[in-house]
Amino acid sequence: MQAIVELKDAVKIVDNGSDEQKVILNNVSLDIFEGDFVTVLGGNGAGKSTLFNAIAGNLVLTSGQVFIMGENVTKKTPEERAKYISRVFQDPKMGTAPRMTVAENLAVSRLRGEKRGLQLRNLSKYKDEFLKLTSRIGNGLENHLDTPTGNLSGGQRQALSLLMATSKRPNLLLLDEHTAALDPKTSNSLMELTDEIIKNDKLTSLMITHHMDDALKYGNRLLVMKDGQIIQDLDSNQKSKLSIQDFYEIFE
Ligand SMILES: Nc1ncnc2c1ncn2[C@@H]1O[C@H](COP(=O)(O)OP(=O)(O)OP(=O)(O)O)[C@@H](O)[C@H]1O
Repeated sequence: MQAIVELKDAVKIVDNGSDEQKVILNNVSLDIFEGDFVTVLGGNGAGKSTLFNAIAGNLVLTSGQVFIMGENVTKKTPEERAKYISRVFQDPKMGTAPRMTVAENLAVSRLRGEKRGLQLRNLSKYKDEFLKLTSRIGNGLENHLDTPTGNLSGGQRQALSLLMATSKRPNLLLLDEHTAALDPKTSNSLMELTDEIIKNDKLTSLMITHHMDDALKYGNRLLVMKDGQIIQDLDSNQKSKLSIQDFYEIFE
């Protein structure tokens, strides 16, 4: 099976401000395979975002290597890795351009890597496609194709970010606590949409979450991080036998 991401002995050491060094990624080796939907759990400061940053290139490793689709990207910038990766962040403001309309934002993501200027003028030709796409979500986004995204609710904006991140099938989708800023009901419906898109499009995805129930319910694999290390790597079978109580014990 093709490994989409391989981390080999990844180490990140930082200065913690008082002439001391801190290991924030501690010799992590990890293979993510095609079709994996991996949930990532861990307490505050466990190293979850550091792991994502090491994969996406926002952090230069002290030692070790990162491969994406078999290419050694260890020394590549985030921009160079962007051809493989889409990322959705916690903050609804991060994924969309606020003054552009929903349709314009979708067009930009749809035309990523193509000659945009010319084709953005023909926005109307994509309207039917965008209408169909946004109708899937069930939160009224389809009625707002001409609304600037800055005027949308947080839930609508995160759903739009997710659609944009997945409209051109990425090799790897990174979900960085993308439901954390939403109320429980909106968070649940965004999680259902996320799961549906990942299954339908057979995406490979990593998702950081603080919701233990989501980590149990979704995905085929669960990583638990602590002190910059992966302390558990559980498959569906092992995951299905775990209770919330077991999780508390793992963390302790
Ligand atoms: N550039 C940096 N310089 C110094 N310390 C850093 C840097 N980046 C991260 N850290 C530290 O590394 C540790 C891991 O941080 P990280 O953001 O990966 O944790 P996390 O698991 O994502 O936590 P949270 O759930 O709170 O977002 C923390 O102690 C953090 O303060």
